[in-house]
Amino acid sequence: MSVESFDHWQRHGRPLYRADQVRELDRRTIAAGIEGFALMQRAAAAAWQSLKARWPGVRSFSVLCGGGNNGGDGHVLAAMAAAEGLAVQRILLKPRDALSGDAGRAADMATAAGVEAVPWHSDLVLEGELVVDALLGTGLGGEVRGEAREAIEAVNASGLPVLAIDIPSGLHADTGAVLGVAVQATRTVTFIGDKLGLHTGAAPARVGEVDFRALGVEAEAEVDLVPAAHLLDAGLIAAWLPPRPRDAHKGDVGHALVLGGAPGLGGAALLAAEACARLGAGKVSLATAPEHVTASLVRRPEVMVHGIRGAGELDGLADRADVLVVGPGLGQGSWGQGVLQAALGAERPLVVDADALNLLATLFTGQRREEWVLTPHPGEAARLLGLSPGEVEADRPAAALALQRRYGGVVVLKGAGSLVAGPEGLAVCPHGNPGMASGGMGDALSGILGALLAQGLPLEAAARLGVLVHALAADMAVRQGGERGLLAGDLASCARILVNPTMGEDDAAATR
Ligand SMILES: NC(=O)C1=CN([C@@H]2O[C@H](COP(=O)(O)OP(=O)(O)OC[C@H]3O[C@@H](n4cnc5c(N)ncnc54)[C@H](O)[C@@H]3O)[C@@H](O)[C@H]2O)[C@@H](O)CC1
Ligand SMILES: Nc1ncnc2c1ncn2[C@@H]1O[C@H](COP(=O)(O)OP(=O)(O)O)[C@@H](O)[C@H]1O
Ligand SMILES: [K+]
Repeated sequence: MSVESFDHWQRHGRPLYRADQVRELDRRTIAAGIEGFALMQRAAAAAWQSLKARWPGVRSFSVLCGGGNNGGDGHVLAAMAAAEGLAVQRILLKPRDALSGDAGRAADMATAAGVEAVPWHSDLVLEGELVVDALLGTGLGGEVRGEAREAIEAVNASGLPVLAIDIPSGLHADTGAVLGVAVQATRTVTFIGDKLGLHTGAAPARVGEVDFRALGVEAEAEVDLVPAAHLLDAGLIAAWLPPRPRDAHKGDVGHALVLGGAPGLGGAALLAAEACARLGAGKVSLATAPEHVTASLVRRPEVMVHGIRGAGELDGLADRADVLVVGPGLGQGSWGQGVLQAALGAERPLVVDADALNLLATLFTGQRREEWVLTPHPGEAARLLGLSPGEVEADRPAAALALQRRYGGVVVLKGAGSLVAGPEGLAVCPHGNPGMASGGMGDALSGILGALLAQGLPLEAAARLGVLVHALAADMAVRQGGERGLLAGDLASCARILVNPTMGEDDAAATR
């Protein structure tokens, strides 16, 4: 991977950290002369600003304060809001004498400011128009225990909007998994370093809007600290897909071959081929069972459709393509096995999806290459790793990295907060929506990836960009028609707009 392309990624995408790395950022900041309590005050002030920005007319709220520094943030925020005339109630999980350091100092500050405090008990009614969750932050260790569990359940049962401080309590800052129970936030305001665990796994369903506040300390503190991941940013698109040269021809922009659609399984491969064509591959071929040829040609005459009764009829097709997409509708029977065997034998970059992944986990074990993108959903990932889907979901970043180590190349672990693991590390996609929980969405992704590879993008860049464009296209399609009923076939036209980022400017120039 070239230095230039690596720079693109550095410039596009917020760094994400694990809890231990955020603690290191805190430590470095404090070592550089900003006192811990001053940092807590900055955090609380940022949270208070975030609260007012999201709920401008609010007059009253409750703050649940845990026994650590996350609770400390809550005490200071309560004092700040009370000073501006709001009615604030603090609910304390720990008595004052159980608090130490900055958290104790914060509690004293709020008490001195006259902010009401009541100890947590299970019959407590949460007062006010919203709840601030300052129970557990990055210091959470293991499954949520004791009264914290009850308090989290009470927050969720209250039906009130929730501002989570730093991270919804109960969510693991590294993995995005729920440790037993977790707060359902409306907004999460997070400090100093954004956390990987706010963006994948159960997190997208828990965090609400994420409001990242660097607190003005990140620049120096981040030096030499390799982030755990980067958040995929829409700026990547223009960086990687500049307008085509005026004299471009179809031979310059690649030939992708989609292999799939065993007898009885036609649609998936066609969806992949269509997405591939819409994303700008110069030529798209589809090798599928003969029974699907007519329907494919009717739907997409631009695609060169070859009916094959088996891999023996591929007839050099794979050698004439620049990239192969294998898996959509492949099946695991003899047709699919033969076609996968042929694809693995071709010296071409591969996109491997669906049943091709299942075959890699069963009949074609031990495969490893550098020039492929594997796109498992959690079920397929579990088969490839010999784990259960639950084990994959419990630590998605670890699963994505383990797959990449074992199988080489680049691995896309799909699902809310899709992860891309490659030689440059992890990237996380913050876009996409539950409308994508519909058949065929993964097939569209594999076609998109094939198109980007055909156009010459390096493997890891293609994978990151493809995942991003796929999710952004789904978000665009949802803005037009809503989540329920979103179809994979709706994505291609939106994705096309996204991969032509200068189109708006060109249109404007043409009409001037
Ligand atoms: N100086 C700093 O280090 C700063 C820290 N900040 C805040 O401090 C937080 C981190 O503070 P801490 O390290 O004190 O940790 P936390 O406040 O996140 O958690 C520690 C508390 O949680 C309890 N706890 C841990 N695991 C539990 C479990 N499984 N079940 C029930 N209770 C559990 C502990 O007994 C302790 O009371 C950050 O998330 C952020 O909100 C901010 O104020 C910015 C500055
Ligand atoms: N709730 C969601 N939020 C974001 N993305 C989602 C969500 N549900 C599904 N997706 C995305 O949709 C695609 C589904 O792919 P996959 O499970 O392979 O479907 P199929 O096998 O039907 O093609 C993946 O890219 C996944 O990340
Ligand atoms: K919290």
